[in-house]
Amino acid sequence: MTATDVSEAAASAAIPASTNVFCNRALNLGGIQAVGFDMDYTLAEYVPETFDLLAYDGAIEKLVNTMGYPAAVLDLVYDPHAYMRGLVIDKKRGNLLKLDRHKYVKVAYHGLKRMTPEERKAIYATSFETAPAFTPPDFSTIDTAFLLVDACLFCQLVSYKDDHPDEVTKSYEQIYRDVRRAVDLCHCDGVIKDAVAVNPAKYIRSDPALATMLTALKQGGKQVFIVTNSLYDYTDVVLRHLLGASWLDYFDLVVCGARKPGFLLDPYLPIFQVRQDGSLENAEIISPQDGARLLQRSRVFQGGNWQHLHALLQLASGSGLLYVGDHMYSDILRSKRTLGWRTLLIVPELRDELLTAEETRHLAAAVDEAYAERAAVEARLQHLEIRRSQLEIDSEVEALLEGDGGAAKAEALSEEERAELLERLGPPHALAELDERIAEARDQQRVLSSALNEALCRQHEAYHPAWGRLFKTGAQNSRWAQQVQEYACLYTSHVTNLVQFAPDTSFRALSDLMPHDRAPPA
Ligand SMILES: Nc1nc2c(ncn2[C@@H]2O[C@H](COP(=O)(O)O)[C@@H](O)[C@H]2O)c(=O)[nH]1
Ligand SMILES: [Mg+2]
Repeated sequence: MTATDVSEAAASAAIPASTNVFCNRALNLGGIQAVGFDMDYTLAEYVPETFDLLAYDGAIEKLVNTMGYPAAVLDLVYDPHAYMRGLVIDKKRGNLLKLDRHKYVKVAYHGLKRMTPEERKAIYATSFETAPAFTPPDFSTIDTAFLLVDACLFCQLVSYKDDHPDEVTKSYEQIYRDVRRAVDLCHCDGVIKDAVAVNPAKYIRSDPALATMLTALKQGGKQVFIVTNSLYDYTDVVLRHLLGASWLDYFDLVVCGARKPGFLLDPYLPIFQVRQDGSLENAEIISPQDGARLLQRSRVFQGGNWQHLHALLQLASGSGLLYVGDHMYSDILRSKRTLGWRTLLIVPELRDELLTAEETRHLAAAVDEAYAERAAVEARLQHLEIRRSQLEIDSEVEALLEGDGGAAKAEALSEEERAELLERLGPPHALAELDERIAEARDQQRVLSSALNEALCRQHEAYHPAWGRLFKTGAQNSRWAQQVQEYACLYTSHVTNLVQFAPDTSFRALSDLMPHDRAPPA
């Protein structure tokens, strides 16, 4: 089969945007030897209404029963749609922030209370030198859907503390640490995983296209593997639900308990082979030959690092590997930056984002119109202001011509020069008239700016009442959007969208546009 140009493939198959695969950096699937998958929130899409509650309720129970929080905290209610990935937690101040691509804070909440622009700017829009970097340890980014529970609980407890300062005396930062610890424990002590094991269908969305997609990749000559932080017993629960009892047959290699991002960074992490009975055996993998020998015994490993993986896959270079994951930092940023792996980011939110864009075209048109109207007034204002400064200069010349020594200056001008100057100067009231027109234009500019803001707010609220569009802040790309652009070679709403593309597809990036590329021709 010859390489398929994805733009042609997409056009001919009329792939809807909500299931398309988008390309930031050109990628030829034909040159990819191994395709690897993260499991949780990549192969397995969880149902937030049920799955998140396991962590939320479990964490609340720990906060009240073992961490000293008041019993009233048990009455808090989880809202699975209140927060979104890409938001940043300011642990010390008890705030949640949405940043644009310049790290300018565009939306901020203190606990559950939206901050006014004045409050927000007083903290975050200070000088360049004092502006926060929004990095750990004081800040934490919601890089994965698992952390939405932390965000919700943290904001609720911050508000609870503000309303009941005598009941919760801990600092916001300590509250954050307690929430993190409580949720973390739920991932380890069975509160989440035992419940999923009992009834996986309640927590994990089934997708019949998954088996088709994995089979197509294998038939297309790819090695197909998993690197997940989940341990083998839980991986077995999830994949048995998604792919049936013979799920292992879909993969050439499975690495569980990978401890990403450590797996991608630390060359000393040891690897173990998981025997058929689930017990672990130390594995020595130095060369590809070691990898081939071990793979004959079992395809399942635990721990290790990328060097083991490359040896097991007989991979000469990281650029022959495509890794598909949901975690912006652990799956995408680190693997691309450190190892040169090619990356596909799973963004389930993209589906709704695109559908809302479709449904709210009229709001987008209103924003465009508001921009155009304001731009026209601003162009007029600029013209008037230039004219005014010109007139001011001319008035000075006029004063010179008429004042002391003016006669001498005037005499120095030729007849023609003098006539031309006087004509340019206009009537004596020209400056005052211009000032009036400038003031009028400034009023219009103010009115149109607030109309534009309202149009932008209406548009954003259609996506999310509190945080707006995931990929935008105002008219700028959000910090999240910028990270997607920078670190994900490809991105799509769901892993099985890959099924629409042949294994030798060439994904091509759209041409980059600078602002001057968008300017109308001179
Ligand atoms: N100990 C913790 N484990 C966590 C937490 N959040 C998620 N997880 C677990 O990680 C894996 C994710 O697997 P992957 O396939 O996406 O690599 C899964 O088992 C989660 O339960 C946490 O806060 N603490
Ligand atoms: Mg994951």
